[in-house]
Amino acid sequence: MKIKVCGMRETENIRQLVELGPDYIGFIFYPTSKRYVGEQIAPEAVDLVPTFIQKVGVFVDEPFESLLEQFRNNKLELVQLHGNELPEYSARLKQLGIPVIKVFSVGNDFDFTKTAPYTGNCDFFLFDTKGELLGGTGRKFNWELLDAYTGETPFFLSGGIGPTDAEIISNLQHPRLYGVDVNSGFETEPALKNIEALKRFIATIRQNNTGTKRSYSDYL
Ligand SMILES: O=C(O)c1ccccc1NCC(=O)[C@H](O)[C@H](O)COP(=O)(O)O
Repeated sequence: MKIKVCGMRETENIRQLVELGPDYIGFIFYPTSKRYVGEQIAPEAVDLVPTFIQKVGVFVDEPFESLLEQFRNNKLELVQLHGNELPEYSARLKQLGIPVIKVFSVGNDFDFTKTAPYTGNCDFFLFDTKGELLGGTGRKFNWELLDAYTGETPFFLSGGIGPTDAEIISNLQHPRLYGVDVNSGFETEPALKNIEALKRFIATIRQNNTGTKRSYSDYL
């Protein structure tokens, strides 16, 4: 089970998170977000992230050329499309060799066949809770709905995941469940994560997923 921690910004907090060895760190490039990292992640923070942790840029309906510029300037490795981007947008990124996570906002009436046009045009889906605005809601959707997802593309589970959810997530059974994405459930304030809570969460997930146990020191 891969772990993505999203909405990071502060250099010292990033340094502490890196020591926990998550698989992905997400940075929000959406100016109206409380977690907006700015056009440029602090260069000293970028340098702290080792190559085994992939940097994900989260964008919402960003003009294509602007996204490319920010992708390159920030040495990002993946792009997360969190808006109403069409499959063609995602396909253009793929053609440039940029891995893509496409987000779907899941409400009780979500039709999982909506994901089909994106198959082959992105690498991962991310199923998040549907809210009034685009972006994190801090709330879970009904995870039983995932039974209706029979596609091939692996997905991240997201939306309102918090410190007490590690056990239940470890026990989820879905052939395409690839990882979890956490954000506001671990924050002490927007863009600042509670490292101790994340440490316990990551340890529990990894203990329950034999073979993926890992710490930063393993790579030094
Ligand atoms: O978190 C934001 O502020 C945000 C704003 C606009 C687009 C995306 C945003 N977050 C992206 C994420 O991947 C979140 O982790 C995801 O939505 C879940 O958030 P939460 O419910 O707070 O765990």
